[in-house]
Amino acid sequence: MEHLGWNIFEPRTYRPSQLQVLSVSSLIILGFSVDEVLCSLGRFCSMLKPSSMATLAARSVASAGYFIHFNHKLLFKQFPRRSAVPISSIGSIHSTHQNLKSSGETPVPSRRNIVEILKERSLLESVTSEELKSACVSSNLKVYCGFDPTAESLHLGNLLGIIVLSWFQRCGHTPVALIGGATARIGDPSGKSLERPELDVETLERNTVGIRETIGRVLGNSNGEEGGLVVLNNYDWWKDMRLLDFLKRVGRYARVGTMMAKESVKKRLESEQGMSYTEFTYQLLQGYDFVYLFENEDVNVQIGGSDQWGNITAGTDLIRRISQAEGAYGLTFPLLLKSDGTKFGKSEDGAIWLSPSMLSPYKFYQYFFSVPDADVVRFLKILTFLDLEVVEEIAREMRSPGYVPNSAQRRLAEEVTRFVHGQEGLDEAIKATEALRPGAETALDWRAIDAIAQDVPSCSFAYNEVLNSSLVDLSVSSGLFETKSAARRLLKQGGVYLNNSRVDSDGRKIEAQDIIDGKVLLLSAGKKNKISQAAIGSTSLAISSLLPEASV
Ligand SMILES: Nc1ncnc2c1ncn2[C@@H]1O[C@H](COP(=O)(O)OP(=O)(O)OP(=O)(O)O)[C@@H](O)[C@H]1O
Ligand SMILES: N[C@@H](Cc1ccc(O)cc1)C(=O)O
Repeated sequence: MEHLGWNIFEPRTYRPSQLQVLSVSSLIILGFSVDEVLCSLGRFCSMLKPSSMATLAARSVASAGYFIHFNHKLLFKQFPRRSAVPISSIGSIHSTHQNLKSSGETPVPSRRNIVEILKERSLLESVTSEELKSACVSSNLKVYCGFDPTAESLHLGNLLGIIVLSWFQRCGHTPVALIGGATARIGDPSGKSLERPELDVETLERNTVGIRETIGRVLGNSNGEEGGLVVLNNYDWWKDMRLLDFLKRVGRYARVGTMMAKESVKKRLESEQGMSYTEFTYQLLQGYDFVYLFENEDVNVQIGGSDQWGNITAGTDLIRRISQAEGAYGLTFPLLLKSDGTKFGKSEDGAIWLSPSMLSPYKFYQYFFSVPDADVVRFLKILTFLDLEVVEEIAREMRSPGYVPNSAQRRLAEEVTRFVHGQEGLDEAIKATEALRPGAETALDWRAIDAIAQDVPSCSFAYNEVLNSSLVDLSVSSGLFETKSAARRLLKQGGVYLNNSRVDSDGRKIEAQDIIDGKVLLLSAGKKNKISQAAIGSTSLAISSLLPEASV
């Protein structure tokens, strides 16, 4: 059977021994990138529902073609050697992230002008040269974005860099994520009014692990491998650089006047505190990173938020002077702002972290579910890969009289959560949302409650303390109500729920079957049953009653 060039074999019709299995790197030596192989698959996948794609996993690579297992079938596609692959035969790039794709994404024709795509999605602020527009169509670019490990997790503002890298990846280019193990020891003065506190080595290492994990999860592939993504750490080339080498190799080419004219320096010099020499050199470190990557890793584009312009142009300048070469480009995107004009960052309260250990997929989902109507279309354009026509359609629906409130937010929350946390994270978030909706008729299992226990007020009791206790007593001892009379009052009004079922009698006792899987139960007060309000600070309360000591 032939599906857009992919042959499908039932398991019984192929013998694994027939495959000459090579590693992913051998495929690249043969001249293909994994993305290029998967992009052809993209056309096939776009016919399938996202849920079925969750099972898609690229497994083995053969010299003559590419094999993947899909829904217990083996798909095979033969690829000619790279020199013989006409660009047009390479279809759309398919996101390698869990190989998932949402149904509203139209496949991006390979080599589509990435600069145009970013522009139409409001993801383009400036480019260092207009030539980038032609270079991105005619050649395979290697594009890097740097992330200093100054926190354990990246945040929503940093997601823009990942999204732009992903757009490059979808257009057939190679993304490189650079972790600033060295630069984080200095601290980027860009956009900062005060010098950053110094971080100790253990913190930096812990942060590096967290950030690497997030980038690999979002831009890597379903096997947990990094696939076409390259991840580097600039500490690797800075740790052995001696001061005299630095002054000779980099300092000699840097003009102090140009360095002083950078926005990040000018602003700081005007301030009372001024700027340390260490911070002043930051632009040279980032600038030389680009030189190093250009010369050693064939990286030819650096991207970053608009506050990175000075550091990025320091790099393109140094490449012209040190490497005496053209063909290195910089591109910046606007900073993501809330509707009140403030920046999404990590210093403010309630940062939107990308790591599930800092912010659960449920809370992440809820954040997007609750964004104001004024922001939702802008976010759909910037933060999702939905076709712009689909976004336009959603915007039209929002203006129409029959619009169901929050439908646009729901779509936004689904798309962004799937991109960042994968289908599993999205499923977890939806399940938790349902479970936490008082009055919802969701069958609860202890895993769902356990997953949300960190997101709602929760407490622990010994199993025997819970079994046979009066619900009214428990709702007070757990802190859900201040007094028994308050509990009884709401109960009479039909506003108290046990495991999402309304409680009718104030004599109700907790029975063994109420303790889900012998471990947990969920109490809710009030029927604030709008999903958006089931967010952080909901009135639901998970109570565990694990034997012999409970803990949630
Ligand atoms: N809101 C944002 N929109 C787009 N890019 C951002 C945003 N916030 C940060 N970035 C990008 O991520 C890089 C790293 O962010 P950085 O650690 O310097 O600051 P931050 O996380 O915003 O911290 P803070 O909250 O302390 O200002 C920035 O230089 C910028 O390019
Ligand atoms: N300066 C960037 C991080 C970065 C570090 C090194 C680079 O080469 C590039 C970017 C930031 O503040 O997040």
